[in-house]
Amino acid sequence: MNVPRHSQSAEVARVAALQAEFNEKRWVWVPDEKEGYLAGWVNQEDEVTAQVVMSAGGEIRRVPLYALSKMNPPKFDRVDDIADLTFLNEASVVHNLRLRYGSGAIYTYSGLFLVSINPYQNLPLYTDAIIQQYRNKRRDENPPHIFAVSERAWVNMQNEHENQSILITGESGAGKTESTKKVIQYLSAIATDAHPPGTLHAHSPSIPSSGFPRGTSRRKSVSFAGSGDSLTAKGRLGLLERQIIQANPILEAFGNAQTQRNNNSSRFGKFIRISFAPDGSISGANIDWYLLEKSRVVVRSPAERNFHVFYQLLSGGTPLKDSLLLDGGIEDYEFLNRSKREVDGVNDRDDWDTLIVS
Ligand SMILES: Nc1ncnc2c1ncn2[C@@H]1O[C@H](COP(=O)(O)OP(=O)(O)OP(=O)(O)O)[C@@H](O)[C@H]1O
Repeated sequence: MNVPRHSQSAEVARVAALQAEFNEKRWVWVPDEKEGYLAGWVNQEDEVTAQVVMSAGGEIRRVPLYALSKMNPPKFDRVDDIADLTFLNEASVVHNLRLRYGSGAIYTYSGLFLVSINPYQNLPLYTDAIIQQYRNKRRDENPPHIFAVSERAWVNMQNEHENQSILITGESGAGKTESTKKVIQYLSAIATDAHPPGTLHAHSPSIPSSGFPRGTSRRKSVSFAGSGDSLTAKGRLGLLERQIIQANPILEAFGNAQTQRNNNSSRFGKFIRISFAPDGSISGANIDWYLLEKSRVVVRSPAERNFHVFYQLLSGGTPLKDSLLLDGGIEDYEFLNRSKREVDGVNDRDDWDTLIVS
């Protein structure tokens, strides 16, 4: 985006002023129970402690030297890659991530890695236009994004003729499942793009989500294979691309559940493998799943639910419900009625419809 000239000079002046103020003092990060870290400057110090004047409010604190972290100059604020920081300490990393998150930048690089902070709201970051923005671009040509990581994997696969892996990790509710969907969304869109112009037109699918998961302690898998071309002439995603995307509501229905940390928590691990043909189109896909939390079927915390599919079936599953002789509601079944039954923002009936379509 082109920044108007006067804004650029105002920004330069602002940074210069901050820099001048920064140069005057010895700035540090001070650990704080409530805020994590607070900014301050060292007024005096002896061999083991420092007297620090807190930036907000001017309060004076005496802090052990070992607890202080050096602060980076203001020109490093909101830096795209944490690895670029001069002082690479936890406080500076947290400060940078916090500043970026506050301005809607949920993605930040950390060397080869991408750090993603869950925004808990739908941001306009995954549109067709954004996909095109990352297509055929180097990492440093755009702001950090999961699409840049996906693009890199795609390019490496084509250039090096080697399989590529993207490892997505984090605590429950961090956004792993959503990130996985974004990777598939990107690869599906650009793989479709790989067809000759005119045979199809790419649009980015948004990946549906519904019920919940699957799993057993043994590894299980589902595969798709065949030609992805059959629907592309109609300007839609190829069959395989759609199959991969539509597998999600099924996996989530049988394998995900509402927990205290995440309304749609995956209760199993999964390994998704997508195969590409030499022309760049998707030629097959395979999803392995493992370590399903089977005990959830019979016991769970009262504040959590069983796997989504049970509630979906009972809310919207007629006539299957009838043929299974299930004539009651959630309240009539012991495996369901001893814990939470409904989740805010989740419509089990709609999710059942999505599951059946998938
Ligand atoms: N990029 C994002 N944009 C908008 N909302 C998001 C994003 N990432 C995560 N969320 C929100 O956070 C919720 C939890 O994310 P997700 O299910 O991906 O976590 P997870 O790491 O897979 O958790 P678990 O390990 O429990 O399965 C999502 O249901 C969604 O509401």
